[in-house]
Amino acid sequence: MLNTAINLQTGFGHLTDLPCITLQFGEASAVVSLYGAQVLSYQPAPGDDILWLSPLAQWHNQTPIRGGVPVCWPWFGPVDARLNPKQQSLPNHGVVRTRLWQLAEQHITADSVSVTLAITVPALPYHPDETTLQLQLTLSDSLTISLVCNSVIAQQAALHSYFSVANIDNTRVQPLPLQYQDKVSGSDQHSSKPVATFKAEVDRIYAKPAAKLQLDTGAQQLELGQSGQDATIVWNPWQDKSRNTKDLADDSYLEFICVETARLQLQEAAPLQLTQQIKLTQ
Ligand SMILES: O=P(O)(O)OC[C@H]1O[C@H](O)[C@H](O)[C@@H](O)[C@@H]1O
Repeated sequence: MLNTAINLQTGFGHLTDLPCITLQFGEASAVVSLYGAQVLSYQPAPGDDILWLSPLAQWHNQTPIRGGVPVCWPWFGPVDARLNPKQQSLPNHGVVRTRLWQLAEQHITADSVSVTLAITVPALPYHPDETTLQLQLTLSDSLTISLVCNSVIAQQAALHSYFSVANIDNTRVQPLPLQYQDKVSGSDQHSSKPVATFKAEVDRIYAKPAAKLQLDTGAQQLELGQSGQDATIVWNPWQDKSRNTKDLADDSYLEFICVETARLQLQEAAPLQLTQQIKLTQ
């Protein structure tokens, strides 16, 4: 018999009062915080975590948790003017990273353990009606994270995963499109190889990325499946930004990269189904 379980748990790591849910499927485990519906841990087997959580992460006073898989919604990065008709001062990456979500469903089957977290947002700056958003988490021989919103509204979203890396010098993500929007220089760039490596600050938006990416962490090989996306963002803050970011330690940039599955288009009001699947292959 496989050991399977879903449990409520108070606290994860140094965030000792954070309400969380733990999932167990055989050797594999995952932890998701109700604050932000943020996955904080994924261990295919007991040992090293696939996901990275900052040692300085906090969650009180409307602070988004630095690490795991933040949910960015309904905008990515600074709010787009189309979503902010009253030109308010609004937080980076939307409004659900700093709210409490509810456990809506849980299932244990022979093949997987899954939970659905949900949140109803009473109104958005550009949309007066309430909107419900769900995060579906399925643990099996991989971890699948899906963000679902059935409302036909303009919405951006990202699953902003922070992956632990063993050696940043040997870390690579591929295959990526050759063209990308470089947020560091503020220009469009062209690479000769379909690979991202990390020797300085990296903050890139790749449009129309492949449905499967390989992440080599210097010690492990991960396969990242994505669907519903029109962009992948690859981010590492490097040394200066690590030093200057309150909830990163000086050397945090050596320990993680973000590979984010996103939908950024705002041309068309449409429902959302955005998925990232994380699988350890070696
Ligand atoms: O500090 P945060 O609001 O969590 O954003 C962290 C990072 O998220 C994304 O990767 C963006 O592309 C970066 O420009 C941003 O710095």
